[in-house]
Amino acid sequence: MTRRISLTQYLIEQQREHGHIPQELRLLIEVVARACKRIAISVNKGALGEILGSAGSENVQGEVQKKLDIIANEVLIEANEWGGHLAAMASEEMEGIYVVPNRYPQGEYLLMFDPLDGSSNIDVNVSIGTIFSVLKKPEGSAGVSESDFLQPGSSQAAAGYCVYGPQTTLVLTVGDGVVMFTLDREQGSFVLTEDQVQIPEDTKEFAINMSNMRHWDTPMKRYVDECLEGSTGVRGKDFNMRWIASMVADVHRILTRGGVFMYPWDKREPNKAGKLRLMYEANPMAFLVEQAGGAATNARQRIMDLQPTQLHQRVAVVLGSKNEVAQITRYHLEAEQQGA
Ligand SMILES: O=P(O)(O)OC[C@H]1O[C@](O)(COP(=O)(O)O)[C@@H](O)[C@@H]1O
Ligand SMILES: [Mg+2]
Ligand SMILES: [Mg+2]
Repeated sequence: MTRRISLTQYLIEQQREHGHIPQELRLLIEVVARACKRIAISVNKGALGEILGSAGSENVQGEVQKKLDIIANEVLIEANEWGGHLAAMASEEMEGIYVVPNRYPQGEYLLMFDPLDGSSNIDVNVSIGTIFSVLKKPEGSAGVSESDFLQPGSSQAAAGYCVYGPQTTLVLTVGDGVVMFTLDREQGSFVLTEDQVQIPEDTKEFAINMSNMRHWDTPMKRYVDECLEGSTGVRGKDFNMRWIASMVADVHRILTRGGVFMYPWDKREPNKAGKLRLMYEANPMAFLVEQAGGAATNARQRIMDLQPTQLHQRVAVVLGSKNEVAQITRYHLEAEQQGA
């Protein structure tokens, strides 16, 4: 039975008893959690809060911004800029990095976020979320620049997400397993509800946007075809499929009951590695999934080993139950060896 302690209590205990959460990092996580609570309040207001619909602008990647994309981005910046734990922030919704103004105390950490993941689900009242990743500013670098952010996912000090669904749940790793906190609205605090998140190694559930099937590469199509063949095919078992179109909600399901999530490279834009963003979607989710005993690759290599070259870099993503991820990755590597 998980002890019902608050996020603050949990972090203080971790800091005192295990010493692996520095004070600065603990406070930074608490600020992010407070921002998520504010975003949850806006999300819940729906049409009453005038937060639905498009903002009439585009972000740096040419995607139409929803009002809530902008609200969530502002909430995260405002909450974090005066906290004293950060040197700079980067977001899916901002072209360049946001350096903490020097009228505020400066810290050693770098925060990256997808303020609102699953934007297409906002107006239809389906789960959405906030994803975040924390890096330490490289030692000895004076000031802060975009290149300080270009560290592989294996350097993350912490990562997590908050899913705004039937419940608001904050999921966190600081590199020592994965924990989940549910927002208690009466108390206004995140309460620990799961402290040993584990993804089963095998699964019968896959998640992919099937409408893109004709654009996939051969190994991807092979894997999904074999799942669809069910118990009479080579896999010898029937598979179920889910696709929420909010990565945060799909990953939450996988952390809860297993499964495999795929957003592969496809032929429509061959020069684009994938749809999802490495720094504030793939890396934090890969960290969480690995910490829960799962695996995450770009169909060839471990995601957290990739050396980023750009802040808004895209990547193909295959993550979840270890054995399925290994199989999909193997299909891609074999095809490559055979020159397909
Ligand atoms: O509509 P599609 O192509 O299936 O895309 C769904 C994917 O796009 C995303 O919504 C991208 O996130 P944003 O809403 O932050 O742009 C992922 O969460 C999700 O997995
Ligand atoms: Mg997203
Ligand atoms: Mg987003």
